[in-house]
Amino acid sequence: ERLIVIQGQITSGDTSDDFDDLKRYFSKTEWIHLVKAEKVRYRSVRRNHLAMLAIGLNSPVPAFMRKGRPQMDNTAPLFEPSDSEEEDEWTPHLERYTPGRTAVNLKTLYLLRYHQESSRGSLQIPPTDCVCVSGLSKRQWLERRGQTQDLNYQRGKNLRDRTRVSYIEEEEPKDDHFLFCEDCCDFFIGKCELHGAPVFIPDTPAPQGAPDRARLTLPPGLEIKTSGIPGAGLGVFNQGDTVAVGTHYGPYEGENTEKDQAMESGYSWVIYKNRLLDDYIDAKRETYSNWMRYVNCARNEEEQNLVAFQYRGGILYRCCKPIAVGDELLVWYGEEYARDLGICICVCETPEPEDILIKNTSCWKYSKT
Ligand SMILES: C[S@@+](CC[C@H](N)C(=O)[O-])C[C@H]1O[C@@H](n2cnc3c(N)ncnc32)[C@H](O)[C@@H]1O
Repeated sequence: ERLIVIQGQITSGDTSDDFDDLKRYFSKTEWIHLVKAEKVRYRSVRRNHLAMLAIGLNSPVPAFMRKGRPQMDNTAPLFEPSDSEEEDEWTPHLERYTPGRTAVNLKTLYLLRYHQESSRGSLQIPPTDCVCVSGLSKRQWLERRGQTQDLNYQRGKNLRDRTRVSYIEEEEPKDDHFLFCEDCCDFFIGKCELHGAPVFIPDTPAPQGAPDRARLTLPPGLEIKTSGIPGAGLGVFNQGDTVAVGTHYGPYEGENTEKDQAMESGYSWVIYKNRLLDDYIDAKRETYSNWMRYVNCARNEEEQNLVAFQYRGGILYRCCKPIAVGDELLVWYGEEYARDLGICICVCETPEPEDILIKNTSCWKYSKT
């Protein structure tokens, strides 16, 4: 049993902002010498470290995060040699699925898992930003938690602060029990230490099987109308107050279906259950789904204002950019899935003749024809 905390976004590319929380660990010179792959890796290591601390595990501070560490000479890695699985998780091919904020989309999941299974011999992680992969058995995890609690006690913490002794085995946090604070760029369970409890916007209740049920479930302030994306059909728009970053919608509702059917549907998500099992949810039928089926796919990172992620066995959309009145809600499906659905996932400027060759290879532009 491995403890895997997942949450991340499959994006087509990084923006420098993705690395803002890393800059403080490096001098200017060090920073400009880091290549993107290194930044991605440092970010993953930092997140793993923070997530492990957050759940009470004893995680040594990674070398590059230590105050007063020696300056990097551009050859020495800032990681200590380690055979921990945590560091093994990163592989260059993951860079394409740049970790950021989310993702549990159907086809990318399969592609990535296939990739990993075939290259490593077993299923390891979903194609998401893997924040904490402790690699501990449940027994080890509980033992280490116990040690941490004892330490607190020795340091003279108030006895009232001590975790109550329970003879029922503690429930191990599951992969999808974590939420993400967009302000702290960190994961939390329950509520963020700094920003408090997350906001969840419930659906308007509507009976299963009602004609047009999906529309009826629309929360107040949202509206379904023709999408601003040419040819995308209907979409969901905000007609109320600005939706704040960190607002959660969902879960996504639909019918449980088989893999093959889900793969064919433009309304499906996969729900990761365990190494052997996935659930497939298809919102094709309006009578058995909710309004989230109408949310379209962003064409690029700039456009995306919602992040899809798995939480407690369901798919939620979290607002990652303020959604002003009149704005369309747009989630990122993941590159592969978007491509399979024939979605144009970049807005290309008219290329200069000499750029055509390069743009043709680097720009993901697909059409159904
Ligand atoms: C989950 S549905 C979204 C709601 C859909 N627009 C409708 O009217 O029912 C996904 C489908 O919407 C369309 N779609 C979503 N995002 C799109 C985009 N960026 N460009 C073109 N079509 C898109 C595709 O046909 C896709 O299969």
